[in-house]
Amino acid sequence: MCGIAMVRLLKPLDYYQEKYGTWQYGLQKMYLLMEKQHNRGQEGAGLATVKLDMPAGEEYIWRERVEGKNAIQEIFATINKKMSNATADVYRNVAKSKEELPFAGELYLGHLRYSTTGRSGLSYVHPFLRRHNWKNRTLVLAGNFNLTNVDELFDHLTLKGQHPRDKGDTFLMLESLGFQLDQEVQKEYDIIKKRYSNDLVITQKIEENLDIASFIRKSEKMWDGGYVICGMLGHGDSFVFRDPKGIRPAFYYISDEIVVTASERPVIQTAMNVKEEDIKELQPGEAMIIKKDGTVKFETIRSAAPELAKCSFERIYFSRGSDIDIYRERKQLGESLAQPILKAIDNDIENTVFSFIPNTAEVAFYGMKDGIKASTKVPIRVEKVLIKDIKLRTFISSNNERDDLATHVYDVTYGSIRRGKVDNLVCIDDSIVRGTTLKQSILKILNRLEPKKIVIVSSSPQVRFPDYYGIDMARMNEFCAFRAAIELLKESGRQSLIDAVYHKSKAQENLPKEQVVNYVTEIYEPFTQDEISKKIAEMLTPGDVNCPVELVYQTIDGLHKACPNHTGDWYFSGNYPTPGGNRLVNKAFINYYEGRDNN
Ligand SMILES: O=P(O)(O)OC[C@H]1O[C@H](OP(=O)(O)OP(=O)(O)O)[C@H](O)[C@@H]1O
Ligand SMILES: NC(=O)CC[C@H](N)C(=O)O
Repeated sequence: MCGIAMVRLLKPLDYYQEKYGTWQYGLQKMYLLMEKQHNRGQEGAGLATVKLDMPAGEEYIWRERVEGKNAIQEIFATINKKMSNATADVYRNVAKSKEELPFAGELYLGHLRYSTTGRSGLSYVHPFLRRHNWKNRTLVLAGNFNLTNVDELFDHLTLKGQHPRDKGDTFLMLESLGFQLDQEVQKEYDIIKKRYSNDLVITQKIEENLDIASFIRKSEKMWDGGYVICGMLGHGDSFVFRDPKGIRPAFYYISDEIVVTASERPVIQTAMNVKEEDIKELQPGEAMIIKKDGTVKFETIRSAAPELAKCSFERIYFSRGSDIDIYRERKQLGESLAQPILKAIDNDIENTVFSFIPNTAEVAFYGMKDGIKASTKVPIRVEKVLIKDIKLRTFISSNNERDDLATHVYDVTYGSIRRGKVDNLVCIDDSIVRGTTLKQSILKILNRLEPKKIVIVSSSPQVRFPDYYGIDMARMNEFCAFRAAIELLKESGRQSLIDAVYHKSKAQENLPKEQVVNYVTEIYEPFTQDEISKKIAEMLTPGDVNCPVELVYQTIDGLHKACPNHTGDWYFSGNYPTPGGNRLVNKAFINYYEGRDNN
């Protein structure tokens, strides 16, 4: 679930100097677009610029990449430092600035990285760059994506005689697109050469005629996964395209002076100060192509799938809740849980305090409050019980650091409830995935307040399956819902069901991905959602917590009612949007069963 941001300035830099007082207009917008998508990835960030029409001998692509959670600041500090060395004379003169200063370009591509491949290191930070001595074969790439068939893609490229230097998915994506780009340029060259003899004219004609959609289409055929990929070519064409199921999100804004693309709508709204209706969603399977001359066109790369699978986790957690629709949806998620919550507290409103686990769950909390008020028609007690001290998303930080972080991230407001087991405490969270946050931190510190009962509400359903399309959660054993179902099966003497699922999974291990069935769903089938919730609560309650703990989860039906346009729910239902997901979950279960989950 990385964040992407792309800006194309449609006018010469002088225009922005005159109108906005600075030729750095595009760069400043990029800073905002990236900073406001900080939530989407803290492992690293990168920014690249293409300067149009630079004379031969001059650099035309600049790139800065930094690892770590302060990456955005560091990138812009470095750029500013380089700029500040310029003399006032250069700085005031747009032409000279473009000639001499880095990042004085018309095309910008930025990226916030959250690894889905588990690989870290600067070489994995986007944008990736494939240099070539022809500008039209030079490719800069960044994406919010995960492919489920990296092995297939790797084999495909190596069988063609290529030598990908890494199995990381962005490397393969770059090689895959780069290879087809070369072919496309060659095709144009062969046609144009018949009509022109001057090589400079031929190059210019290639760049004018280059069919971006065609080379994307040819490489895209090989990909199974969720993706939004942005690219810039050295001569100045750029593109962004989205997977045919619409799994990953992309939005754009076009005016007569700028084209802006980002992963989240309100980010563009704020950065550009425009209304939500001015921003459009890139359609599934569609590419937006911006030619060097500034013409913008849309082409279907692959027809949108009849059954879209736009990721519902974007709505619940990944994206910021400031989007007009997401805000409403999150509220609805909370509101719809009023009845099961009232049941969990035995309708004892008078002795219950309602609160939330910061930060993403805050909006669902407002909805929950409305729902409870509407049902009970009496005032309810609401307090800020939990505080998040470290502004970091534990859920998306890497596994190793995670446990330690989870322990120290939260704190409580003392006195927010009455001591001595008088009050129930209801706290809503957006999701419970591994359960680490609850077990290692939340439940222990809430217990310090001496509640009568703790009810933890999850505004999303039980996360039962690995994602594979946006986040790096590949091991079955990581999911507390899975551990609970396995425990229930074992306790009730149904180990044979686990064995049977293993044998069925094993039997289809080498089948083509299109034929693989997700048998892991059978692990959950014998139990109701409530039975699994009870088991999770039991397993996550630390021994020193001395009050009852209950978990209330959203249902899949409730999720679809709240987020009707984002029906992708594979992590809750096991209904993977592409065949690659079934193959990977099959493999994940085999790994679990064979004891390789902890490797
Ligand atoms: O069950 P777990 O595997 O521990 O993960 C789930 C927790 O992680 C997320 O919070 P995060 O720290 O990302 O913060 P945010 O809600 O503030 O973005 C989420 O909101 C849950 O609280
Ligand atoms: N979350 C993402 O979109 C990550 C992109 C890519 N799969 C990577 O690991 O770098």
